[in-house]
Amino acid sequence: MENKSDFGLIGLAVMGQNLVLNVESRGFQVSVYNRTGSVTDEFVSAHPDKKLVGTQSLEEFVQSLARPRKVMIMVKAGGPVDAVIESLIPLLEEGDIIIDGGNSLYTDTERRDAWLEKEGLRFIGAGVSGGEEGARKGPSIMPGGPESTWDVMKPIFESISAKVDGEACVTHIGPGGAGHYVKMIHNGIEYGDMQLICEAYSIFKAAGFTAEELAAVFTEWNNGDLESYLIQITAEIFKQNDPETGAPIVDVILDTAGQKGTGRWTIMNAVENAVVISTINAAVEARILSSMKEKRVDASTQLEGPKVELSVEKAALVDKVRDALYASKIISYAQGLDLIATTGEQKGWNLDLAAIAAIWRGGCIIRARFLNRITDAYRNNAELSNLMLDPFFKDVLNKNQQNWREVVALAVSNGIPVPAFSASLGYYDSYRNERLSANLLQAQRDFFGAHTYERTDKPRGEFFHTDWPEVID
Ligand SMILES: NC(=O)C1=CN([C@@H]2O[C@H](COP(=O)(O)OP(=O)(O)OC[C@H]3O[C@@H](n4cnc5c(N)ncnc54)[C@H](OP(=O)(O)O)[C@@H]3O)[C@@H](O)[C@H]2O)C=CC1
Ligand SMILES: O=C(CO)[C@H](O)[C@H](O)COP(=O)(O)O
Repeated sequence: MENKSDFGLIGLAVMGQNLVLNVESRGFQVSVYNRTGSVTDEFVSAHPDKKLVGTQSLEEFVQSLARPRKVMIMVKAGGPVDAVIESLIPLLEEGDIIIDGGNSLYTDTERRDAWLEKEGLRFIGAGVSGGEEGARKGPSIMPGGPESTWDVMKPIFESISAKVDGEACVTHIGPGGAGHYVKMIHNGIEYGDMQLICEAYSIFKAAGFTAEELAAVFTEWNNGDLESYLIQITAEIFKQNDPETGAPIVDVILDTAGQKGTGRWTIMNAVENAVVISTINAAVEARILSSMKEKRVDASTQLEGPKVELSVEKAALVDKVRDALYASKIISYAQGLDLIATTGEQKGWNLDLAAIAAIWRGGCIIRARFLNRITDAYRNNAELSNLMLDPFFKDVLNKNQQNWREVVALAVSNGIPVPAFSASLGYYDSYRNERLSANLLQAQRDFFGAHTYERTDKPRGEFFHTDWPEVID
């Protein structure tokens, strides 16, 4: 080999292959390695005109790289990442950099960060979003790790990332696991967006919309406030017919959703931090319920619901559902960003919410027009306590809330499950209520456990107890 490569990547599945082609297209020579060697051979020979160096052993791979070596791991999250790192450690030299670009759990990234530091190696845990197309043309990248290591990686990451208004969709998120943490919440928000779209679809389905009509609705929405990658691909999905049956493909796809774990990790983290992310929670649970196909089929013959009667005119329904979707989406982002802010503060990560929203504007699965507004909201007020209270979003919520209620009421009265729409509205109504029913809850706690309560007519922080009567069973 004449020249050493600028960059190396391990793991040539869909993300790895496309990232390699992206990096190479920016003028870098890239060495590649995959556990199954035939994949490497096929990949390199499929691109004879590219500056790629295929290697069949990790020794050969490491030796092919210029120092400090920059090795990106793009393998299945979990054990495989540890296995690859384990094998790399004896081969790398002080100051070399390992980048884990997979969907690793951020606490694993924190552990690996400490482990590699002891080994004299540098480590970046980077969330990468955009799927196959994003990886190839420009993903959104969320790197975490030491600032000094980021400085070394910055030119490559900036050149391969998506660009919006001339700004690269990558920023140094923070130390240690901060990058993978933000990617995890990005995925939680992705779950929320997808579920909300599916709920809009289920209402339209019940109202008798054809796939063609659905394609038209989503295409129209993609020209307005809801413009986003997920709305765009949804419109395309409705246009696609199944070659076998000729039916719309969406009608022949089984209604059981898969999930790889990032959504579940998000809600576990929210519970640990006492942050409400009810929209994302509903989205994760909706996937779980969808996967219980046999139980649902059985229950469908036993549990009754109302007769479906959606008497709303189609055009009016489209407007109402659009407003409900937009309002619910704002709530979902408000919750996700609240979780990021809370954890960031607790971890001392010094996270910049405006910068995070800005790098989600392009390349990633949740890219959307309204992320410009979110970026502005935090640029205008970095201390914003909740996205709902930003002047722009407050206006949208105030304007949309009536239609949002009508859509939830319509769905509930027709037995159409809308757990994410309802959870979002429940959050909105709880958050905006000056007085909730928790006074009664406190009385109950004090009744059975002498847990005490605060009083409306006394300063906060003073606790009282009532001698409740004994209850005779
Ligand atoms: N697919 C997507 O849209 C996105 C995926 N991601 C994340 O990026 C990472 C890569 O994703 P994707 O490209 O889909 O690939 P997969 O998650 O399907 O992983 C497959 C790759 O991992 C390798 N691998 C699995 N186990 C081991 C092991 N024990 N040792 C070494 N290599 C191993 C495989 O090698 P072999 O060929 O030998 O089996 C193959 O190269 C994952 O963490 C994923 O969650 C992030 C964003 C989007
Ligand atoms: O990270 C991603 C996009 O940002 C991946 O597409 C992820 O695999 C999607 O999650 P799931 O498989 O759980 O739906």
